[in-house]
Amino acid sequence: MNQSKIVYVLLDGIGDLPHPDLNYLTPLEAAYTPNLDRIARMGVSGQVVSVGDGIAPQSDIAVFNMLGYNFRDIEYFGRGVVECIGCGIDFEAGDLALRGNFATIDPTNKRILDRRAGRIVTEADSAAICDLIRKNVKIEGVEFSIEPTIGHRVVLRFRKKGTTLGENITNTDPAYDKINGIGIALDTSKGDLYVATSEPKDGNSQLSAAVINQFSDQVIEILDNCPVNIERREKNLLAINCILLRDAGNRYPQLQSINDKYNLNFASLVDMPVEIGISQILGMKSYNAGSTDEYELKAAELLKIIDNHDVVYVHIKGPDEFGHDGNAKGKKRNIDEIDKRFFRKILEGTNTTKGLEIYFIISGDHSTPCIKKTHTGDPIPIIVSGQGIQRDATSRFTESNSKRGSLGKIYGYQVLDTALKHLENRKV
Ligand SMILES: O=C(O)[C@H](O)COP(=O)(O)O
Repeated sequence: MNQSKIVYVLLDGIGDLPHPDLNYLTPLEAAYTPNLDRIARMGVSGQVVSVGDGIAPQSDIAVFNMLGYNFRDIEYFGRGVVECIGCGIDFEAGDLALRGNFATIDPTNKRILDRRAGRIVTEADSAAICDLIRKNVKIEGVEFSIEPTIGHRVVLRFRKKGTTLGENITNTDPAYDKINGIGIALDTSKGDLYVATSEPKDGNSQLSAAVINQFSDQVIEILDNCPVNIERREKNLLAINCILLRDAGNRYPQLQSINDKYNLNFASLVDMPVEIGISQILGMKSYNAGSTDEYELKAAELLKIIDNHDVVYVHIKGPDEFGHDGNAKGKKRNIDEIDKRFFRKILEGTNTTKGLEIYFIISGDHSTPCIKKTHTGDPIPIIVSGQGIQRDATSRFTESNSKRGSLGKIYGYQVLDTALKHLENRKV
């Protein structure tokens, strides 16, 4: 395709279920989305199951699938590795990389009070906490790197000279499990959660589990009454006195580049460390425009970079966090904002006088229903839209519309091939 350009937008956690706070509409159905509706009317829709039926995936494995990589023939290398690469910690095969959460616990019994320390984690706090950990945590024969990323998120890399640290260990974070390397969200709505003890799942991972447990216990010891937490308690903020760990990995990803896979020139417009890691692993040039909710900046950057690429993959984080927090009205309002401050800007900016034909693929990586406060395997709506696309009766980008769309139900790894076929068959 010469002049046609594809804008591929994944709205993180966009899928949802009817919610009493929205008169039993989903946030997408309740939102005011004139621009998304306009895009929807110019194309076809359907439902996507990003990883597999009944699988509640984390964003990393979901996005790899939505970009066409489904890991049926290799065991997935784990989110920890992706985030480690994304935030620039040096990682070599045999190291052990994990994703972490700055969290709040009752240190007397390790009961988790908040998995994200109330989502109030300033850069100053996370930097000071990491400095304290670097200076005080000691694990014999093992060195580690720790980097705070965005908000409550943090990345760890452990290294023991001359030793491969086994990756088959369980998480200390009870909200996610790891099955065949894939991070799966668990239902955490019932009962109290406690910091789990990491267990080895094979003979090569005993040392890794021991290292993770030592690290976790020392962090709790060091942090509970540290200056940052004394100050946070004075401000009635939740303490950051634990790091929940998950998604261990020890292999450096070797995947075909996305440009070679599709014979197209891809770029990404992302800001989350996991998305930066995905871009690097797939050889996608990544651009960053502002923080997670600076939608106008993202739109302006997209309009700038679209000239130099065939496909721009855009990740927008917003909706997922409202889903995790069970805030249906907030998620609805966030979708209103994304429509008005991102999609409207794109539509205004991509007029035909520029000689560009813009095609949209719009979907999400997984559902994060507000009523569940976690990822689920519920299908996500998808629209493929643009000039000449054979339209169906789709009039909105919603879960209910998508059930009637002509795309039917497809899986994440089929999305780009399906969309490219529709674009090739378009009538222009
Ligand atoms: O926001 C993220 O990093 C993940 O999508 C959700 O992770 P969390 O449940 O640990 O916040």
